[in-house]
Amino acid sequence: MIEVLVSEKLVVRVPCAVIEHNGKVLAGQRSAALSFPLQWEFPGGKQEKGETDEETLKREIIEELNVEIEIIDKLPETSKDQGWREIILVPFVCKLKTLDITLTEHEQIQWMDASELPSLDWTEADLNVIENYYNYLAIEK
Ligand SMILES: Nc1nc2c([nH]c(=O)n2[C@@H]2O[C@H](COP(=O)(O)OP(=O)(O)OP(=O)(O)O)[C@@H](O)[C@H]2O)c(=O)[nH]1
Repeated sequence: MIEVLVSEKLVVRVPCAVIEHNGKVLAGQRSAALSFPLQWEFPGGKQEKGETDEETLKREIIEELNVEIEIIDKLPETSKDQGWREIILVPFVCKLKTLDITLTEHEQIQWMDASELPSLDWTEADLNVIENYYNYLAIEK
């Protein structure tokens, strides 16, 4: 028997935005053509070389929603082992600086009460993000 130690794993850092507006939170449904099709997520995406988390997030939100955001707070990072890679979700609570959203990637978005968020089919890592967001709201109040 040949034993091989495989220790290398791709680690992908994914800043994402919990966008608050008029008392609601934005949820985005992933495109049918992407990985995890039609599941719900907080918009954002993979960090590129040399970027800070905040730079990645602002770039991704302009790319995906065509709006500028203001970053308000950071929520705890959450990691998800996807087998061949590990996703580190880096969520930020954000507000909109500009209002006219144009979708370039998502199937649809929904503005939801925070309490309604769990009713959607989220990617697994996001369930932790939602829980951490609830803790954040409890501390804020
Ligand atoms: N933006 C975002 N990505 C998330 C969330 N939760 C989660 O597991 N992810 C995963 O993090 C990765 C972010 O990649 P991306 O949005 O930049 O691009 P992508 O779907 O084309 O990536 P992929 O094809 O490599 O999976 C995806 O695999 C996505 O499924 C989330 O809340 N927001």
